[in-house]
Amino acid sequence: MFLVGLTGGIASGKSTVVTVFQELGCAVIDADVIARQVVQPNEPAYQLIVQKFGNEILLENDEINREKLGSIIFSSSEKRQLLNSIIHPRIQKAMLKQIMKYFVLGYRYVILDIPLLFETNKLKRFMKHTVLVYCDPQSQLSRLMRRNGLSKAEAEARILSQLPLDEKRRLADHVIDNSGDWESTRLQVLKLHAKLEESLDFLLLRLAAVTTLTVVGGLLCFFLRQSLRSFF
Ligand SMILES: CC(C)(COP(=O)(O)OP(=O)(O)OC[C@H]1O[C@@H](n2cnc3c(N)ncnc32)[C@H](O)[C@@H]1O)[C@@H](O)C(=O)NCCC(=O)NCCS
Ligand SMILES: Nc1ncnc2c1ncn2[C@@H]1O[C@H](COP(=O)(O)OP(=O)(O)OP(=O)(O)O)[C@@H](O)[C@H]1O
Repeated sequence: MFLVGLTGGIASGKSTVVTVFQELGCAVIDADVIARQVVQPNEPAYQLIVQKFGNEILLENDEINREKLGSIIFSSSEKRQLLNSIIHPRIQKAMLKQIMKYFVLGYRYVILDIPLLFETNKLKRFMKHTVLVYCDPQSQLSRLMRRNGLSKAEAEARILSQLPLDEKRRLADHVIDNSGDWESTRLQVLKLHAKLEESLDFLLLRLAAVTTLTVVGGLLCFFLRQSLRSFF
């Protein structure tokens, strides 16, 4: 099994691409989904966040007000780093558990949807392939404003909190351009899936090599012992 790191910019179309991979039966782990789970009121990260950001970031039902927390962290890099330092280690731990699950289930590859894969730089080394979901800056801005109901300035602040997409483009092994329509994106995903399916699984090859060497070595020892016995 190997890992594929899928990333992009805010609202560049990661979830759209992931949906196609899921329709193809691929295993996907979504860091945004995990980030929501680890801040539920019964989780240790919840207490820490309330302690650091105050009760005013809570909704009436005591859950975290994501809109409010978002407006705080996207206008202050210090606050953003503080939140990241609480949530990211927990996301990584939960991801590792899910990777194990898919390994046991025998999946050929697992896609990790990690928006900040290139920014944090911690997980990149474990990826056999990295995929960037790109879209042109104008589409990214207008899609983000429309989806989240943000002003131009608010949307730009969120985009600027991440590495520019053109820079990420240089770091990625594969690029899916989601600037066009859904169908064009879907076709690119189908092509990439076929490529990944063909890609050699070095972990499996290494296991096969070790098994072969062990068996051949064992047989050699056995025959050597037999011939020494008959000789004496
Ligand atoms: C700030 C929060 C509460 C806003 O929640 P909201 O539901 O509005 O957005 P959602 O979680 O769906 O994230 C949307 C996108 O925002 C971007 N984003 C989220 N957090 C960050 C961050 N810390 N830095 C830069 N971009 C971020 C990503 O592109 C992500 O895909 C939430 O994003 C959060 O808890 N962020 C910190 C955890 C994190 O880093 N998540 C990204 C996964 S690595
Ligand atoms: N090819 C497309 N054409 C038109 N709209 C699109 C296209 N792809 C995605 N969108 C829209 O753009 C918005 C962002 O897409 P999506 O949610 O897939 O991005 P994302 O990268 O997962 O976002 P986030 O960073 O917030 O997790 C959504 O409202 C989606 O419906």
